[in-house]
Amino acid sequence: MKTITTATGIDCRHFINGQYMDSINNKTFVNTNPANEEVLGTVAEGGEEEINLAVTAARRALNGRWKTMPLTERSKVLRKIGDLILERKDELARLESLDTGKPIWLSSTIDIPRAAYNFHFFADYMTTMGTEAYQHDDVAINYAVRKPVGVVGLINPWNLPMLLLTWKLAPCLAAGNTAVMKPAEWTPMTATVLAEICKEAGVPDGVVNVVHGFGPNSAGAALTEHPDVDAITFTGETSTGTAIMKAAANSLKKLSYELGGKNPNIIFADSDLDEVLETTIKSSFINQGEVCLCGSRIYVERPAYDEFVEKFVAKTKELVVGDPFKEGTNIGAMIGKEHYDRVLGYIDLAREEGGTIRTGGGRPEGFEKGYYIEPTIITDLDRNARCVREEIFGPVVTVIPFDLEDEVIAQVNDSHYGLSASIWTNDLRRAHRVANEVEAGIIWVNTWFLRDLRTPFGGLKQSGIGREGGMHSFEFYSELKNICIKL
Ligand SMILES: NC(=O)c1ccc[n+]([C@@H]2O[C@H](COP(=O)([O-])OP(=O)(O)OC[C@H]3O[C@@H](n4cnc5c(N)ncnc54)[C@H](O)[C@@H]3O)[C@@H](O)[C@H]2O)c1
Ligand SMILES: O=C/C=C/C=C(\O)C(=O)O
Repeated sequence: MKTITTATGIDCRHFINGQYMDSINNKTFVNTNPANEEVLGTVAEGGEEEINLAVTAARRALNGRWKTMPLTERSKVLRKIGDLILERKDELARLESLDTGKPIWLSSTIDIPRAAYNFHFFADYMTTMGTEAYQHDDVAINYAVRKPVGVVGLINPWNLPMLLLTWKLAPCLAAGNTAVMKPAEWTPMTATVLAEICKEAGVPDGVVNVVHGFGPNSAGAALTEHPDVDAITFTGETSTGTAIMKAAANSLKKLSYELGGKNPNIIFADSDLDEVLETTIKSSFINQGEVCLCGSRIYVERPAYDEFVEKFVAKTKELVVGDPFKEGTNIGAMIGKEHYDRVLGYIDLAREEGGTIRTGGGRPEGFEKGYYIEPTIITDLDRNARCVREEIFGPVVTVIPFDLEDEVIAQVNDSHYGLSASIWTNDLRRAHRVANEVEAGIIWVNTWFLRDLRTPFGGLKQSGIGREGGMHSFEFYSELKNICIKL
C-alpha cells in the first residue's frame, strides 16, 4: 500500500479587519488529516471576543469605501476574487483534500473551479439587477431600491467547504454587505486563504472577516447571538438549524438555511439503465456520500429492480477507496472519527433492521490509519426503517422496489426532509407529473446535480428556509425599500 501523502497543511488564524490574528487568549485546536490521522496544523479557536472584534470591524466597513464604491467597481472586485481563486487552484485543491479527505481530482475539478465560478457568476449577475416601479395615475410614482442587509454571519459546513462558503460570500458581497465567516472546525484551511484572496482583489479591510472555532459555546454560537449581526446564512444539519434559530430569535435576525436531506432517486423501468447507473454511482457515492443532495433513497420500479441491483452492485464493487492524493481513487476518507463511527453505526443498524448488505458494509482492508468506509448498498429494508428515513451522510444507500407511481410518490413524500430528488423515465408526461408531486425544492429529471446558478436552490420542510441562487440570493442579501413620490 503506497504511503498516504504526508503533505502538511497550514496553520489557520482568524482574519479580522484585514489582518490575520491569533485568538486573544492564544487558544488553538489541532487540525487533522482524516486520510492518515496526521496533524495538518493548528487553528486559532475564537469565541465571543473575536466575534465581537470581527462584527465591530464589519459594521465600521459597512459605511466606508465599500458603501461608496460604484457597483461596476464592486463587480470587478468580485471577478478578481474568482480570477485569483483559479490562479491558486492547485494550492486550494490540495488544502481542500487534506482537510476533507476527498479525492484531489474532485477538489480540482469541482470544488475549487465552482468556488471561482460562484464569484464570476455573481460579478455578472449583480450588474443586471433591476427593481420595480409603479405609476399611480398622475398622483404618484413608486419605485423600489435595494439596500444591503448589513453585517451578515456566514456559518459553513465541512463537506464542500470552499464551494459552499463562496456560494454565500459572493452574493453577500455583491449586494454590498459585510461578512463574518465561521468555517466548519474540521475544514479551516481554504477559508483562511480565501480571506487574503479577497484582500488582494481589493476588498476593503473589515468587509470580509474569518473567525475559526466550534459551534456551541464557541465562535458559532457567539455569531448567532451577537446583537449587531443583521442576518445569518447557515448550511448544516437540521438540528443545528434549530439551535441557531433559537439563538438568533432575540435579535430577530434574518435567516437563510440550507439543511439536511434524505433524497429519493426514483427509477422507472422505461429509463435507460446504463445512463441511470452511470449517474447513480455519482449521486450515491461522490464525495464519500457526504453531499446534502446525494440520492441515498433509491426506488426502482419492480420490472427493472433485479437487473438494476445486479449491475449497480457490480459497478460499485469497481470503485476504489483510498488515498485522496493517489491516482485512481474514487472515494476518499470520511471527515473524521466521530462521523466515521456514526456512519458505521448506521450500517450496523441496517443489519439489525433486517437489511441485506449487497456490497460494502464496513472498513476496507489494508488501512492502518484514516477513516475509510466501503461504498455500501443495502436492500430488503422496510420503508419505515431508520436507515431509509434518516440522513446518514456517508457512502451508504438503500434500494427499494415499487409497483405503482402513486405508491412511490407516497413513500418519497413520507419524510420530514424535502431537499432534492432525481426522477428517471423516458415518459415525458410521467416526468412532469411525478416532478409536480414530489415534495422537494430541487428536482432533476434524467440527471443529477446539474446546476444553473440562476435557479432557486433550497429545500422544503426540514431541509431549509429560503432559496439561494440568482435573484433569490439578492432577496436574502438585500432589503427592498419602496419610495413613493407624490406628483
Ligand atoms: N442543504 C444544503 O445545501 C447542504 C449543503 C451541505 C451540507 N448540508 C448539511 O450539513 C450537514 C453536514 O455538515 P456539518 O456536519 O458541518 O453540519 P453541522 O450542523 O454539524 O455544522 C455546520 C456548521 O455549523 C456550526 N455550528 C454547529 N452548531 C452550532 C451552533 N449551535 N451555533 C452556531 N453554529 C453552529 C459548525 O461549527 C459548522 O461550522 C448535513 O446534514 C448536510 O445535509 C446541507
Ligand atoms: O452538500 C450540498 C451541496 C450543495 C450544493 C450547492 O449549494 C450548490 O450547488 O449551489
